[in-house]
Amino acid sequence: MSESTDPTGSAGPRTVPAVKYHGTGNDFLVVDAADADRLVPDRGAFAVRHCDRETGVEGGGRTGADGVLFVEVTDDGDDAGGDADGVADAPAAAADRTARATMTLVQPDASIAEMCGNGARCAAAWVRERTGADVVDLDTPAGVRRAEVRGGDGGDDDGDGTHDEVTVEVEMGEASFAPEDVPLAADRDGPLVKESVEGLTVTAVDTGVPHAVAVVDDVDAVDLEAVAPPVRHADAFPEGTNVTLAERTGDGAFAQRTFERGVEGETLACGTGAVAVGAVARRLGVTDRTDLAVSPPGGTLRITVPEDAPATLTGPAAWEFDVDLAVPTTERDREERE
Ligand SMILES: N[C@H](CCC[C@H](N)C(=O)O)C(=O)O
Repeated sequence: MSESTDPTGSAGPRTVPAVKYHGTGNDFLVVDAADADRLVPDRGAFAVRHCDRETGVEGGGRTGADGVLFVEVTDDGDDAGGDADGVADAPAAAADRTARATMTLVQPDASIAEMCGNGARCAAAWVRERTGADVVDLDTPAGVRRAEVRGGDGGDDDGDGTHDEVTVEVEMGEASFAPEDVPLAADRDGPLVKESVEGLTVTAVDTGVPHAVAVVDDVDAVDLEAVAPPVRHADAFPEGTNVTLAERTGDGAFAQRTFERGVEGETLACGTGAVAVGAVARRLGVTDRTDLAVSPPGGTLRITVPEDAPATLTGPAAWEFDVDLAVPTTERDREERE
């Protein structure tokens, strides 16, 4: 990347390539973490700037984004190539390959979330486009999450400038109600189940990130932007919490709305929240099914919440556009360049 040629010494404009994706309306910028290591010294400032819903990245459906996913392929899953005997192996078929990548979500308020279900689908679609591998192990701060990408051609093979929407199933780990996992306040003994917190009756669960889930009669009758913030900041949740509403709409079907920590507002979908809906609905006896359709405002997600086994989340990941994004000049940035 060229250095600034500005004689005043201020940083010249630098850009970094990004790809905008969404999963049922939960939208993310994906940036190669290796590019970011070289070009984006302050990832928080970058997310704050480009996620803004009024002044952030433009193009596709909505201005801004629900976060930036920094993703780096650490293993493309293709062992073919320079063997010791100097004879290259035949390339492995895509379906037989498992790639590995790191994924870190930096949110619109610059915080880092340990896990993101819809983001994991978008990250896996991005990795598949680069490696051809249909199975992707994602290293997240919450642990390794395996994703399987189905459908699509893995790129813009028909040259029409768009990429096929794919379906991605993500292994989401086991939901936990344990106070130390959510986490709940240190002086708390047992799980928080069906208790009033700031006027909302919630059950607290960890699905990679914390969710306080309220099962209600009608998700649309709740003024979420008013009700959620006191719960999100309640003392019961020392690291804060996402606040999720669930309504049973049929046999094995739920409506969902989530107010997200880090976005500090409602999102069109939340994958960890969909799993939280299933885990809480089972715990409270609202359903005895382990496979559910959970519908946030942005679409429908399939989840499974089996007893004593990892949950899964299945839904679409849709490419929106490629874009080069300006790297904001921050104090830290300037110091590093001096
Ligand atoms: N939208 C994400 C969750 C982001 C989590 C984040 N908002 C937090 O816990 O701080 C999802 O699909 O799971």
